Amino acid sequence: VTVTVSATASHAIPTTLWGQMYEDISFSGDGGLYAELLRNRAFQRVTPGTVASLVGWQAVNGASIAVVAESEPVSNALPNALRLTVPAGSTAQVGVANTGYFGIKVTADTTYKASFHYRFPSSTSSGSLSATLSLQSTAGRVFGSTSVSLSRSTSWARVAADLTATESAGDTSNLFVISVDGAEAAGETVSLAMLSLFPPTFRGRENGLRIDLAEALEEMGPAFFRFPGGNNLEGQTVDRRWQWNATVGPLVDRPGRQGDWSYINTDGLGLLEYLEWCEDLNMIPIMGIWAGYALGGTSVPQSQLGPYIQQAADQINFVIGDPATSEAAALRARLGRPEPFALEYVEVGNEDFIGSAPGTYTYRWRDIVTALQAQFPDIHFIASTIPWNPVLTPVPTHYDVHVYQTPTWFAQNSFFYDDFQRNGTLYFEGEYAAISTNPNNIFGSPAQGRLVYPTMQSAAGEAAFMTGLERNSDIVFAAAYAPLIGHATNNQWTPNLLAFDAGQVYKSTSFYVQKFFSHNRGDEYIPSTLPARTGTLYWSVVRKTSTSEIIIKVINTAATVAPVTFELPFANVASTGTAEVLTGGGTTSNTPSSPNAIVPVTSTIATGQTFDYNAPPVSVSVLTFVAP
Ligand SMILES: [NH3+][C@H]1C[C@H](O)[C@@H](O)[C@@H]1CO
Repeated sequence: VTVTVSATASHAIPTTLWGQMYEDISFSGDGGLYAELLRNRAFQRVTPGTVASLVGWQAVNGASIAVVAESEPVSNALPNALRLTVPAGSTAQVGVANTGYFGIKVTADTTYKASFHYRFPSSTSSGSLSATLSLQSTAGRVFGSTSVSLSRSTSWARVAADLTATESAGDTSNLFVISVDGAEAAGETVSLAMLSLFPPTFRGRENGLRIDLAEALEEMGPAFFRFPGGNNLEGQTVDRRWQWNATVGPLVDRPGRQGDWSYINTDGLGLLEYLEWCEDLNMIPIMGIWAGYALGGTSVPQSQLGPYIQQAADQINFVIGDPATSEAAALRARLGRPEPFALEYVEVGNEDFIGSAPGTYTYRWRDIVTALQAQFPDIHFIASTIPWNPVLTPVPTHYDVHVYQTPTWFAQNSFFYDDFQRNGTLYFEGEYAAISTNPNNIFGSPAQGRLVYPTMQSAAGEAAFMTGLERNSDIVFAAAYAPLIGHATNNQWTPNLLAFDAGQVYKSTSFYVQKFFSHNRGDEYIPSTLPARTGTLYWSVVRKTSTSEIIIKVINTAATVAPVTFELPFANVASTGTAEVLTGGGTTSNTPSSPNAIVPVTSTIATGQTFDYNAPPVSVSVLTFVAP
């Protein structure tokens, strides 16, 4: 194939083009990106006395433990506590242990921050009781410990201590243990609430993020961050929706909620943490607001939308409002951030093309956007229905389009936006991923063709589709693979861009494709010979003006080498350039047992006004060279 590159750019590429869609799914937040190591740390939303109420916790050396609804709870938001009773006659170290989110990683010379609230509901003895906090293997090997003194007060007290591990654990089957001397505390009962154990966090932020996951997300070079969902914004019922105000302030004041992916969300990773994360990575937020539809199928009647619109206005004011005129902004100031964050995009709901949602989105969109656009004229509101169906007023300026399909579908639909009208509407390809090789059952099980991890074939299909998003980035302003993160085994959705477990992060083939495009976005699109719409070879040409570089992405989805000749109209094309190539067996994935099966390889290639390139079978190549 000969590709003739034109001399002039067709359009500027939006700096927002490649970014991340995030929601707490498959323990991507609690147990994943959010660094809290203790599972069920505050017994939020559990029913006392049930087995589920003790998930993550186990008794040590004969202690009796139970979650109870405290007569005097530690806070209004956290009604439950764990009651630990030391049996009479015990002499060992008696207490309670937490198993973490499917394990706890312990690294030598690392300082962990432990804290918890406690009270002795019926104090019998006076004086204080010494407690030992330790990290140990399930076999009892102690990697680090410290001791704290518990006053026997009947009212709630908080204790915090650093715990340094002096050696690393060989695996992640480890426990965080709180124990007391059985003889000293025989017969006594202590209530424990809002327990927490943090490892070092990304940029050392308090209540922060797990370093290896945060660094992997940073490595991708995202330009935006969509949060808090996705389904997890919506709630199965109206009262289980995500509510911004329940996710800010002291952790003892955050009630948590039953998330939409089967597990309880602590909401320890909340609105302020999301916004600080966006600033840390220089990403623009694309913030979701709840739009009156719960996933169980309930739409708030039009006459009752008022309070939810107000809650959304407060959410936006928490982000950009003036503390002098908005209570929500004044709360932001009290939490240490008087100046506003940057916010340009607000998405109204999520996937309102599902079930009965479109039918009510007509009034939900109208009433929400009419009210909020008047208050926030500089915000772009993004509609989450199928473009133009149903017809909406006010006419949306932005739509969020989602697609989950097969690798072949992505390769053969890279012209999806070429035929869209250029009428000023902009599109957010808010969620896309090749997730199954079975076109007749996209969302089925692995036995039915569902991918557990991205493969080289799925990543190449996505890359082909992304050359189309680049070509059409005059109307596509942002795009994100979804889901972003998922636990390798405890998940509700596969494949994920990043998989992880308590020990490490696994970067997929699709992750490297996202990284390739984000780091090589360029700032203007250079038209060239169009690829065959349903062929197996795709390309896109961009210019990075700051370095006078031409960047050509070449995607070969075929199992045979694809020779390409590029003809450039530029005078001084460098004679050599670099090629970053991701290639491998079509069905090969990076997995926990083969985490680096397919990784990018960089080499030098011959370039020039006319040059040949042989795209390897099933490959994604990024060719970069100077052409001033
Ligand atoms: N069903 C997908 C669509 C929804 O928005 C996400 O929560 C899900 C996983 O990315």
